[in-house]
Amino acid sequence: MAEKTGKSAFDKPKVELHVHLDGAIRIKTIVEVAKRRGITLPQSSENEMRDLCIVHEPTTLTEFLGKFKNFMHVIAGDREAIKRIAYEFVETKAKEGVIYAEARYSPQLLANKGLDPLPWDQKPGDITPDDVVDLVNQGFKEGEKAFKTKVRSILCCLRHMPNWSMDVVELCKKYRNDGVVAIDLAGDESLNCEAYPGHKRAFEEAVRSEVHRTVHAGEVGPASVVREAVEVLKAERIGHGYHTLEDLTLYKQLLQQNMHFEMCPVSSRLTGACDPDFTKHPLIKFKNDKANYSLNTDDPTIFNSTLNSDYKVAKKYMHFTEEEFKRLNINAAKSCFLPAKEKDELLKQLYKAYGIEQHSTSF
Ligand SMILES: O=c1[nH]cnc2c1ncn2[C@H]1C[C@H](O)[C@@H](CO)O1
Repeated sequence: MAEKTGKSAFDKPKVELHVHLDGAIRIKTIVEVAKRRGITLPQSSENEMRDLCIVHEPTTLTEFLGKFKNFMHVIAGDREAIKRIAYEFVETKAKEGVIYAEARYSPQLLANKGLDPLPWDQKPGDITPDDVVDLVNQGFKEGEKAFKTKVRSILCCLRHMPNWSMDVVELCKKYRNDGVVAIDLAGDESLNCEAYPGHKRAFEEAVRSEVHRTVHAGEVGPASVVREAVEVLKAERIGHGYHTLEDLTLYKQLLQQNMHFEMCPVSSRLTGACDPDFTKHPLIKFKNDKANYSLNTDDPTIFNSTLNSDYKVAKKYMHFTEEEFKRLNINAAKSCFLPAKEKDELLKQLYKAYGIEQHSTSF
């Protein structure tokens, strides 16, 4: 497990682009909400629940995704809980020194109305996926006021639920000026690597409506999934993308295109996406090639990590320097899905905090 406490590897403002809201819920919150709602948990104490939810040793993506079953039913279908996890997310990110984050989630997985079947064996209620987006927005807005960290949402389609994808893109369109900045395709790449017609249609609609796009690809799947994400789904960023390196022609093409890769080193070890030996991690090549990438936690609850864990790993095992941490955060800001004016403001904040002349050629 990555170290959770101790000195910060990069004690300056940061930008995080790949973190799942539902993979970042506090265990304490899960236990408290379960108690309030009268839901029996598989483990009753906070420590036992934490132990159950954490991936301790490298496993598979499928096993890892199974962890969500332990707690999602507690938060889903509860207005107060949905708002609370969003608010607490902002607090956590602010403490980690993040000044801007893009948090992703599936609105359907937190809803209890308008879906057949309902996720997590819930009883029907009155919270639609649309209500979920509204509640998360409220939590993020209140969090921003309290903690001064800006958070925007990316709405996830899920590989195994192609029938939800058109609704996801419609929500992205509805909330484009209210908290939502992009669409994603998440879920188990190892089950099926083809863009189902439902996902393809949703991403075509995203292109048509100028909704920004990122896709989980090449995390555990082969480089062909990355190619498909770029060529078929028109992804502007790649979630993970480690296995792009198995197709050097594609890799070089994406370097030339300045494609942004959302890298999650701690996650990649525990999901079995990469060799558990960090000194052999694909990220080292991306760094040496001066690629465009960010460092991210992915699912900090399940990996028992913080953003600092990922920075520490990069520093300790991959020889990341302060210069590189600055460069990758500036790249994250340049590749974020904020409107141009807000992106410029974010970049200005970073340049100022890093003591960089705004037009310095090395950044
Ligand atoms: O690392 C991941 N790869 C693919 N899918 C993921 C990963 N982490 C979380 N997810 C899934 C499970 C969540 O419920 C969903 C939406 O956040 O996205």
